[in-house]
Amino acid sequence: MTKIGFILHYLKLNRLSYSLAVLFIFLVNWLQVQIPLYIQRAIDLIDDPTEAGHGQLTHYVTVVVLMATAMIVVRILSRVYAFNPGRITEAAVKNKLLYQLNRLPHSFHQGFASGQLISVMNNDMHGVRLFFGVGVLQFFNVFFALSLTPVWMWQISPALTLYSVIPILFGFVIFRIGFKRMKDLHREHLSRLQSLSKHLMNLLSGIDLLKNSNMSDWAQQEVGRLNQQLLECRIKMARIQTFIIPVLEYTNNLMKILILGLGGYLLLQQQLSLGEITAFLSYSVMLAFPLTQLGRIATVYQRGMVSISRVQEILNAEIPKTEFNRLSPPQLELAQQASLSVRHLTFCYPGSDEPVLKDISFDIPAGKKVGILGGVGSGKTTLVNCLSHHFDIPEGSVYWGDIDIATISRNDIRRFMRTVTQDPYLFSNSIENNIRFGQNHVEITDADIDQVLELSQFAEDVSRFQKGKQTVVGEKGVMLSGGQKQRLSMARALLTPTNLLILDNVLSAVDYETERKILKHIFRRLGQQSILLVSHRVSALEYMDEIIVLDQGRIIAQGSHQQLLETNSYYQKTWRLQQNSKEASLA
Ligand SMILES: Nc1ncnc2c1ncn2[C@@H]1O[C@H](COP(=O)(O)OP(=O)(O)OP(=O)(O)O)[C@@H](O)[C@H]1O
Repeated sequence: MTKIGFILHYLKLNRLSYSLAVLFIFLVNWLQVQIPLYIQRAIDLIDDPTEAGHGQLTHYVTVVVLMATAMIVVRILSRVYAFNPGRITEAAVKNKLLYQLNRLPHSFHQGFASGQLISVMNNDMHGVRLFFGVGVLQFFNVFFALSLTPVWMWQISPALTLYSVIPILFGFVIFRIGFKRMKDLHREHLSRLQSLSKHLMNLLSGIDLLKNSNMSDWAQQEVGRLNQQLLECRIKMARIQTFIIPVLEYTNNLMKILILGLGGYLLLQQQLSLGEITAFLSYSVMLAFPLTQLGRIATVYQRGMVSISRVQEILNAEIPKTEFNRLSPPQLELAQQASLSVRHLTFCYPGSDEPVLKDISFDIPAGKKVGILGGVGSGKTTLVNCLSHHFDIPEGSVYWGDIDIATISRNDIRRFMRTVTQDPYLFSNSIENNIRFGQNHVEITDADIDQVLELSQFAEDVSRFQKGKQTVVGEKGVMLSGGQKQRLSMARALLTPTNLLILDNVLSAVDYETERKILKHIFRRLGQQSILLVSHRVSALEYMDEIIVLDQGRIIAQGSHQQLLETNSYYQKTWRLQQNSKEASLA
């Protein structure tokens, strides 16, 4: 969608509110220019001693009071109808952004840091709200004020109006120069906010490391440097704003001087009445507000345009077509009985020609337990991310039954397989909510929660916490040990059944005995479900139906524990070394 398309779309979305807002803004401005007309007539009647004159004067005063009261009501209504669309648009765009972010592939997130996204969600969305709310209100206010007021002035004295316009033109020239300069500064301002947010996010995520490694001074300097750049940019903007606003005010004062001088002359010449001069001055006062508002409108407009561009960077990013390729109900039904097959999978990370996975082929039949063993950097996590279609994989390399998973929506594929990653992510919420997270669509009882806590060997730890399952685990689970985090994340994964459970090194932080117990419980529950267990520990893989040995992205051996012990030297060596350290740890 183009920027104009975006603006028109949201203007259209709020068309009723905007139509009413424009109507009320017009009425406010119309009432505003009418009032001086009646004041003028009233002043010109002050000297009239007749009864009819008195009657007229009372009538004019009453009209002015009624109009002023009506203006208050109409102004309130105009603000209500003009501000609400800004808020409605902000909420709608935020929802759209979240929808889009949920569907964009991993490659998009690699180029767009979380700090930048947060800046878009806060700073840019604020810009969007101002643009569609206060921006629209001020635009029409200024438009009607600047177009109606001179017409009413013209009706009193065309000559005086023409002279009054000269300072306004001067003000417009100054405004135009400042406007051009501000445009670049707004762009710079938002990009500086983004990089500050990105850096802060990075530093705050590692705040413990910064403190423990005595890196606080370095972090402060880094943030200080970015803050200084932001400050300099803001000072430049403020300089222009503080220059433009007084110039526009000065323009208005110049206009009043002209009116008083020239108007006084015309009064002496009896070409204008005292009432007319008073009305004319009132109009010049009325022009002061829209003139000074021009600077504000420019700021809201420019900031809004830059913010819309940034929001569109996300909204216009292409969601892979496969995300819209959903399985039909019969296909979903059929897929329940399917299993996973990998066929000659070769994978390179974007921007690299060097394959990290080379010609990988294997099957995980329903109800089977398959293990993956491999050294550090051998490609285990990459393989897991390819199987769950977290990474973009070549078509024809991973199948669920006869469905090529590279060609269908990731949402559909994740109905059949669940991955638990090696870095468990926990929310700053209670233990129970961390387990229930994302499962609102199914009924989950307390007994289910207790059962998965038992299965993941976490129940005993939880019973020791003062608030049990309601213990809040802190940001990213900061209150829990590494092993507890892993077991909580396992409990979450076990809550509802799935066809294929992929566990990527998820028990590395628990001891051998706990790991054995957890796996034993999981295996007992499997039934027709299959499991892919990635581990550095041969002891964890011992009970697998089949074990795949990975080395530098290739499968170098495949078989049962016993077969590999007999045939593969790497497996034998790893087994022996781990047996020794296991005995040492138990001793
Ligand atoms: N996002 C990435 N971009 C480029 N290369 C990557 C990326 N992630 C991993 N790699 C590279 O891919 C190779 C395999 O990494 P991978 O994380 O799959 O190994 P692993 O077997 O899971 O290792 P570990 O046991 O340490 O977790 C490594 O050489 C790594 O540097």
